[in-house]
Amino acid sequence: MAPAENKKRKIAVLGSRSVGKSSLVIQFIDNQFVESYYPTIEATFTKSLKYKGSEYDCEVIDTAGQASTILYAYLHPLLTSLAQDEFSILNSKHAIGIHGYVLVYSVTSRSSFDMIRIIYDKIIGFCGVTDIPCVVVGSKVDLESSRQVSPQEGEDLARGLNAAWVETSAKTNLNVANVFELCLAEIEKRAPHTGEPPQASRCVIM
Ligand SMILES: Nc1nc2c(ncn2[C@@H]2O[C@H](COP(=O)(O)OP(=O)(O)OP(=O)(O)O)[C@@H](O)[C@H]2O)c(=O)[nH]1
Repeated sequence: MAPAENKKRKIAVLGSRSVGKSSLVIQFIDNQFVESYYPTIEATFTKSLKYKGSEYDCEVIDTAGQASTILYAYLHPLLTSLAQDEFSILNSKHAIGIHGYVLVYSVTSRSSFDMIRIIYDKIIGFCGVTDIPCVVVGSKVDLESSRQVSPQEGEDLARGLNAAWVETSAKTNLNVANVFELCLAEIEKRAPHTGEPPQASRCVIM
């Protein structure tokens, strides 16, 4: 008998510019931290992860955090034209069918924290859903002396969004793999108990 195929889950990482999205993803995929900063255009990576006894192939989409990264339904050309004035647009052929979202702010940046709710509301609104599998991540926790957002604020925000929450450091590799395990947990707890794959959004990252 042929071995069972791993389950495939697609995860998008979003957040403001320079909050450490790429660093988080690179630490997760390659176990390394790069100090220099190169703004991301967009990149997709795959890594297998074991969760509750099953192997998952996770496709992780690292997005660009220009003025703000947003998602919206690709079937809404009107929204596309509105959004073009306001946000940088990045098209992706990879980005259809996202199962879960990692929303990253830096604990050293109040404005990046405020952006989380805005991004979340855009996903909800544009995808026409009321709830999404989501992990809110407070990054750069090694920079404690520059902290602008308390753990309590992060936790409260995530609770309000029905999301998981964790603080990380890509630099010291604190809680990095945990982010993706939590995201799988959020995806799987919403999945139908019929053995069917969880529903993926019909959104495109723009
Ligand atoms: N001290 C510290 N610095 C970090 C950490 N994560 C990222 N950085 C630094 O923050 C800067 C931005 O990191 P990136 O990972 O490129 O940020 P990004 O969110 O992908 O940025 P965009 O591509 O513009 O959206 C880089 O100089 C990183 O080295 C962290 O955990 N701790």
